[in-house]
Amino acid sequence: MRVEKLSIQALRCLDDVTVEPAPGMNVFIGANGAGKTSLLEAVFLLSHGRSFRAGARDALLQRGASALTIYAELVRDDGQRRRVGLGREGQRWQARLDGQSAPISQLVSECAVVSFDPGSHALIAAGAEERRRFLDWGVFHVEHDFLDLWRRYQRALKQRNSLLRAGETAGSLYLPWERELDDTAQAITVWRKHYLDQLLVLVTKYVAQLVPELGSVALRYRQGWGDEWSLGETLAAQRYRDMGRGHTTQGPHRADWTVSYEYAPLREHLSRGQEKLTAVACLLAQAELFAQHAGEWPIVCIDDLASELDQIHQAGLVGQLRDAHAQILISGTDCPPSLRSDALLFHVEQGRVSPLL
Ligand SMILES: Nc1ncnc2c1ncn2[C@@H]1O[C@H](COP(=O)(O)OP(=O)(O)OP(=O)(O)O)[C@@H](O)[C@H]1O
Repeated sequence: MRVEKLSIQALRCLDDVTVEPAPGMNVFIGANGAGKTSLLEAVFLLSHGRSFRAGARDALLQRGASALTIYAELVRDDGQRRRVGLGREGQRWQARLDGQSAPISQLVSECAVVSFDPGSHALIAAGAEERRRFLDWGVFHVEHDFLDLWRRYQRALKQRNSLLRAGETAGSLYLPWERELDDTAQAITVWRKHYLDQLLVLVTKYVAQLVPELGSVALRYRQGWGDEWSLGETLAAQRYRDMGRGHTTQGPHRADWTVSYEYAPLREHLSRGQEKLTAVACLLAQAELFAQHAGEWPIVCIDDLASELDQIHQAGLVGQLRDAHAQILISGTDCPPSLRSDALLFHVEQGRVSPLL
């Protein structure tokens, strides 16, 4: 999958930009604050409906502008074309697919982007939410019924939380929602575990190349409630406690997964660089697993490559992606030496982007 044309209006400092990236390697070079990250952020927004940067969605809209739009022409490896767009006017976000309004989830299913950026080590170092998002993005692209199941779970969760907040004590009011939570939680857990099993095969391959000093790797899933009872039984037993907290404290919305190594069993054993390389291994594994199912690689964005990895690991990562024939969008203040021969270079300056000939 690749972006053939990308147009952006009023996203941060990008006032009105159109870029036609090459099918392979593309490098966006510019000074700090020029708008390089914002360009990759636009591509990521199309594929996730949110930014990879922390912070308010409001900050995406250019100061003083009333609307922002991102539009891309995507080409699949089999030649199929899709026109995808995402816009915000006032407080409303709207997605478009081939000229028609579409739910954002449909946009996300059409446009697959994997991103490595300065925040990516959060996948290893930060809280469970980041890891659940990563996991669910992967499952969503592999198991097409996952979104419906997840929505059913969320709907039942919302109902149970309303009862808890209202201080309802009648068990009969909770039962239908707890049954629904139990049913959907089991299926969500099976799919997530199955996805992690498949991911592990590829993570093992990439960590052997990127951090061989850490030995073998394991991925452990924690389902979000104890193993000895079903979720339905757990929730029934927890009602009074949950009422005190005002929300449901157990279930797959509290799940987590962790990476541990033979010679670094705890996350605290990893250096910052090893956290980043572990995140790279997970992201590459996710991209390759996507390719195994979809028959093509996702678009890969790498923000600020040079400041994230040393030159040996940069060359290793770029080599892997080059072999995969993925479309790659890289940003940096300079072009890494390993890319000088075959990348299409763009210059980004004060929110303007032009090809470097
Ligand atoms: N809502 C906004 N409206 C206008 N400008 C904004 C807005 N949000 C951020 N900016 C500006 O947009 C510019 C682009 O930032 P961006 O992070 O894309 O730059 P960059 O080239 O990746 O920089 P660095 O190399 O420092 O990471 C910055 O100068 C920032 O101050």
